[in-house]
Amino acid sequence: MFVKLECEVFILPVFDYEDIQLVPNKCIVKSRSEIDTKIKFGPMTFKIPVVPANMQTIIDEPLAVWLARNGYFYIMHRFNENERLGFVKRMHKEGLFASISVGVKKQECDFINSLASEREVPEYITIDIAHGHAETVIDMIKHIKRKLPGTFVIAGNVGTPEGVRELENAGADATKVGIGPGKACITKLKTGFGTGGWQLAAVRLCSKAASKPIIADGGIRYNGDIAKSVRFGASMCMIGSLFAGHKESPGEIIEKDGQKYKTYFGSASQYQKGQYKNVEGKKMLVPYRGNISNTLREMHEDLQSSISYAGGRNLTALRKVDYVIVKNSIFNGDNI
Ligand SMILES: NC(=O)C1=CN([C@@H]2O[C@H](COP(=O)(O)OP(=O)(O)OC[C@H]3O[C@@H](n4cnc5c(N)ncnc54)[C@H](OP(=O)(O)O)[C@@H]3O)[C@@H](O)[C@H]2O)C=CC1
Ligand SMILES: Nc1nc2c(ncn2[C@@H]2O[C@H](COP(=O)(O)O)[C@@H](O)[C@H]2O)c(=O)[nH]1
Repeated sequence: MFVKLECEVFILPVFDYEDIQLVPNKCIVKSRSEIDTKIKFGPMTFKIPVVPANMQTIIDEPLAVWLARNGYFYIMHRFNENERLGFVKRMHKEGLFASISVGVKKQECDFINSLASEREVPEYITIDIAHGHAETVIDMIKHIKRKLPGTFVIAGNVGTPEGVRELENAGADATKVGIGPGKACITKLKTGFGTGGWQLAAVRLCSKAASKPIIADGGIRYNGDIAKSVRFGASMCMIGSLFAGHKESPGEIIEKDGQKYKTYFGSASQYQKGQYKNVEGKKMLVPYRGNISNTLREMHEDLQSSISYAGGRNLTALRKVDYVIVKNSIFNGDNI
C-alpha cells in the first residue's frame, strides 16, 4: 500500500507495526545483560523508553510514585483537575520528579499561573489534546514557556510533519505522535481521520521532520513494537492497553466466567466524560496480568534482546538497522 502526499512526485510507503520486521546484524555482546536500554528524555534518564499512557484507567498517584522511585518515566493524567497542584507538591516533597498533563481551556492557563505563583515547577508538563495541531495548543505551549521556563513541555497529539514543526517552533520540547491508533480509540471510525493502520509510518514521517524528541503514542501491541518505534525515530513510547491489566492499574477488577479482567476506557469515552458528547473512545475489558513490575522487567529484557539482534549495546543501534515490509504476514499463520 502507498500513499500519495500533496503532489504526484512523493509516494511514501505506508505500514504499521505488524507489517515490519527488523533485519538482524552480527551480535557483539556475550550476554544480553551487558546491554543498556536507558534513554535520556528531557532533564532525566529512564530505564526504558516507555511511558504508561496518561489515562485514568492506566495511572494514578501511587503508581506514579512507584514509577518515579524505580527509574521509569510517568505522566499523570489531567482528569482530577483540582488535585494537580497538591500532586506536584507531594512528589517534590518526596524528592521525586513531577510530570503532569494539562488541556487548553481557559482554566488551564489559570492553573499554570497558580503553579508559577506557588513556585511549584513540574519537571514535565504534557499538553494532552486529541487534535494537537491547533492554535490553542500553540498558545498553551507559549504560555507555559513564559510562566514556567524550566519545565520540559511535551505537546500533542499530532500525526503530520507540519504538526510536529509548528509545535516545536512554538517552543515544545517534544511532540507526541498518534491520532487514532489506540486500542480504546474510535476516532478513526467516527471521523475517518488519523494514523490508525499506519501509525508506524506516521512516526517515521514525523521523526524525519522533528528536531526534538518524539513520543510514539498508541498502537503498541507487543514488546517488539517498542524496538520498531525506536527504529523509526521515537525516543519514547506511550502505551495504554498493555498496561491496563495490572494489579496497580486504577481500573476496576471484574470477574467473568472465572477469569479476572480490568476495565480500560478511552479518555474521550462517555465513561471519562460522564456524558455521550463528542465521544471518540470506548470501554473494554483486558485480562488481569498481575504486578506491573513483571511487565516492565519483561519489556526491559525483550528490548535488550532487540538491541542484541541490532548488533549493538544500546538504543542507538536500533536506529540504523535495515527493515523489510512484510504486509501483515509476520505471524506466519500463527496465533498468539
Ligand atoms: N490520541 C488520540 O487519537 C486521541 C486522544 N484523545 C484523548 O481524549 C482526551 C480528550 O481530548 P479532547 O477532546 O481534545 O480534550 P478536551 O475535551 O479537553 O478538549 C480540549 C479543547 O479542544 C476542543 N476540541 C477537541 N477536539 C477538537 C477538534 N477535533 N477540533 C476542534 N476543537 C476540538 C474542545 O472543545 P469542544 O469539545 O467544544 O470541541 C476543547 O475546547 C485527551 O486525553 C486526548 O488525549 C481523544 C481523541 C483522540
Ligand atoms: N481516539 C482516542 N484515543 C485515545 C482515547 N483515549 C486515549 N487515547 C489514545 O490511546 C493511547 C493508548 O493507546 P494503546 O493502543 O496503547 O491502548 C493513549 O495514549 C491516547 O493517545 C480515546 O478516547 N480516543
